Amino acid sequence: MIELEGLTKRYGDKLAVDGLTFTVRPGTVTGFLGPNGAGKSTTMRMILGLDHPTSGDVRIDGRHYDRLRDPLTAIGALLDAKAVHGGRSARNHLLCLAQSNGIPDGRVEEVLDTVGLTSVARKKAKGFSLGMSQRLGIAGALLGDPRILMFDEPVNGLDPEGIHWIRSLMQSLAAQGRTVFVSSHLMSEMALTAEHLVVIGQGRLLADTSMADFIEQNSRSYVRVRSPQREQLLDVLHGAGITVVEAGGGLLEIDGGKAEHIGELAARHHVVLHELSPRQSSLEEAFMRLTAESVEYHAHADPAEREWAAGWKTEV
Ligand SMILES: Nc1ncnc2c1ncn2[C@@H]1O[C@H](COP(=O)(O)OP(=O)(O)OP(=O)(O)O)[C@@H](O)[C@H]1O
Repeated sequence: MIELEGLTKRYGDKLAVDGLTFTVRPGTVTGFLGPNGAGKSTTMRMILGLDHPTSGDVRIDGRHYDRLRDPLTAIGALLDAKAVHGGRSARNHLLCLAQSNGIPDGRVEEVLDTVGLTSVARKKAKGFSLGMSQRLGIAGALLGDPRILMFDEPVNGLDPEGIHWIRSLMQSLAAQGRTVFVSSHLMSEMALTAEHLVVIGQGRLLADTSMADFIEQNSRSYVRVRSPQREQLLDVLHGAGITVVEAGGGLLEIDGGKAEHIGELAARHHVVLHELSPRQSSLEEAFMRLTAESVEYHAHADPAEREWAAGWKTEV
């Protein structure tokens, strides 16, 4: 279990992590989500005692990281796959880690096998692809057979096979009763991997919820309509007691409506439609809406799109 209590980190006048309180529980994969710069890596570094909190507290199975007797047997982490001595072979890298942490040498072959690196164990780590480096980093995290595992953006830069492998590995570790805490900035990826979600934005907690609840609360089905006779269409829809929202770019959206019903209604009143499409909002959209206010740097300068992301749709 990882417990955060008012965890805060300030760099100069930048509040990177702002009073985070939540618990990561065993037996499930907990996704740690937030846009770039939200404070995920800083939080993970504080969990591992690599950064000191400005205030607040974080405990691993009830203890601070620096009070753990054999840290690698309590918590294993992959923070930066490239943070490996490149001149060493994969096997030697793991042997050094094992020996300096009182872990039997025999464990090295086991973890090499688990991550599928046995055949390249003699190769120098500097020649490894990103995917192989990720696997080596994960082998290091698994070395002490810890009850808690933490991975920072483990699927970044991986091919679909690598992503599938990491996803299954995390789920099997959780099924063994371990605590698995994994960060990502992709909601779609987390939806396939995690059972629980912690979402942060600008260092602050935005959601701490089960994935099932998040999906239920955020799966919105709606019909998108576009017509050159917008005003007539609005009259028809309002006349039928249907609520319509403006979605920008001349598009209208009708929550929970049936496309057939709207199409027939428009036809009966001779209103031309240029678009009539049933839609389901994606979890990525729900995540963007949740975090829109807290994104540091907006990729889209278009204010209409920003409003859309923030969920500021107006009824018309
Ligand atoms: N050593 C540091 N000195 C100053 N500012 C820092 C430092 N480390 C992080 N920050 C700032 O703190 C904020 C949080 O950064 P952090 O790397 O924790 O976010 P993140 O959610 O992991 O983002 P990303 O997904 O981009 O890695 C950012 O604004 C970052 O610029």
